[in-house]
Amino acid sequence: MLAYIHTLQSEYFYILPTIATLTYVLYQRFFSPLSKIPGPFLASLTSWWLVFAIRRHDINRRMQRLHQKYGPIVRITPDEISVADLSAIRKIYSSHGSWAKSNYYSVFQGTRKHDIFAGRDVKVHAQQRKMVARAYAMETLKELEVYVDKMLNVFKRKMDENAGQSVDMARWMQLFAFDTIGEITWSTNFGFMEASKDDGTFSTIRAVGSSGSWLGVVPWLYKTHQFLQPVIGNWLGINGRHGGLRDFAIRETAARKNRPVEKPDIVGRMLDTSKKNPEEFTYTDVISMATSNVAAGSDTTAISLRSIIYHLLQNPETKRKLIEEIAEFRRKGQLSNSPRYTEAQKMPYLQAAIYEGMRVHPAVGVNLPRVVPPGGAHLAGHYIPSGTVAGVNAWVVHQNEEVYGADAKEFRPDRWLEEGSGDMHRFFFSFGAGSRACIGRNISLLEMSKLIPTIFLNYEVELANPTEEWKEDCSFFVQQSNFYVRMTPRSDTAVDS
Ligand code: HEM
Repeated sequence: MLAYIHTLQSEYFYILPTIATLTYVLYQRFFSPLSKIPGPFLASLTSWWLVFAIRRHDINRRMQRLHQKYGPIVRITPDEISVADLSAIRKIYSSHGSWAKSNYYSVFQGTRKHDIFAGRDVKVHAQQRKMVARAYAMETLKELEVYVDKMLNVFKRKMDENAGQSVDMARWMQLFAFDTIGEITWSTNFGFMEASKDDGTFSTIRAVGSSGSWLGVVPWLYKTHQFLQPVIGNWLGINGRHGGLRDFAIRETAARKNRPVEKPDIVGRMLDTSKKNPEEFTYTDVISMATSNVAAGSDTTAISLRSIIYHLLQNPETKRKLIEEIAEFRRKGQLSNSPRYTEAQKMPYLQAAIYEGMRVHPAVGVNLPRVVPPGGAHLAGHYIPSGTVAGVNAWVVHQNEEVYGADAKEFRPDRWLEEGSGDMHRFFFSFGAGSRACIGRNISLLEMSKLIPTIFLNYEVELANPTEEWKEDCSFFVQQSNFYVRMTPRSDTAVDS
């Protein structure tokens, strides 16, 4: 009898889990509300498929391949879809913002009460964003230009020192972007360009992005880790967000309180807001906002600058057109030696090259996930129940041939100058879209619109290794490396094309 019970027990040991697994697989494949959405088989069964895909550091390219294979809507976890359908994109990222950010962002927020980038409460976010909006508005930019000029001078001095030599442009764009965002935020910089190197901040931010990019898919793992951390110690790069950068923000914000500045910088404006609304926008919120500025506004700008310069150099005809435009504006006296933003905004080819550089290589390589609101939604011909996560990837949208033409894969700034470019702007996704679109967009356009003509006006620029391609690494941001140039100062900055 005992032996019979033992046999029965050991059979159940196998049978029950097998039945449970089969039931789960059958449910996900045939009965789940998302069962009709195509996608990789494993992705429909487990979120770990997406975790491992992201950990390969090429999710931007993989998403492009997935949509090519499966169409405008792809199931990428048992309860998450990736969307490339144009009308669905507008629905998900509407300006009234009823589609909240998903739990993916919780790992970036950690325990901070307010985080403008990662906060998921729609109302709290709207209130916080209103508080800081003025500091990023278009009319504020003219006050910030002086800070960009200061950093452009340092950049030029450093490039003159390296004249004719092979320069690591990937690295220099990062040094420039960090120092400039420091100036814009606190009217002081990190001193990275002066030192020609960073202090470890770059790799910390990269580790935060790299770890957060996959951990956000399984936020319960992050919570478990945080609970066990006192015993097991820290195993996650994401926890680096509390490190050096925030310490810098705390130190510089305190110093900034007593330091008069030439022009109002971002922290100065936020300290004023905090003084007027101490309950809604606390001193800690000022520090969080300043930290977010650096984390969200430096690598993104560096990546975009690299893309613009690299593609101009890879496509000599586009470089020639830009230099011709610069020369023409110089001849007409419409472009200063240190280009003004108002002048650069009037240069159509320059602006087209900036948008095209950002289109072919968006800085963010992961989907921007949102939660389907109560009542569900119809997306790309499918009913998607409330609570499902839906996201769009800029790398996918920007390849849409309906919007960007049959040559969408190519770098061709002229497309932005042709008639009917309205949809191209409407679906331009490098800055995200809707109520959570990038608040620093104008600031980055200010920086890029000044740096690009400064470079091509003052230097003859060429790729140091023209036969080599750069390398891409998607760790939330899609960083480039192996991008070296030779810059030779021009004797005549009237520019002969
Ligand atoms: C070319 C440069 C930039 C790119 C490509 C970029 C890209 C983005 C994207 C895609 C988002 C939306 C993220 C999402 O929906 O999850 C975003 C949000 C944000 N960006 Fe940028 N960004 C850039 C520059 C900047 C700069 C210079 C700053 C600060 C000065 C900044 C600050 C922010 C902040 C605070 C948010 C969160 C906004 C919110 O949720 O209300 N960004 N950015």
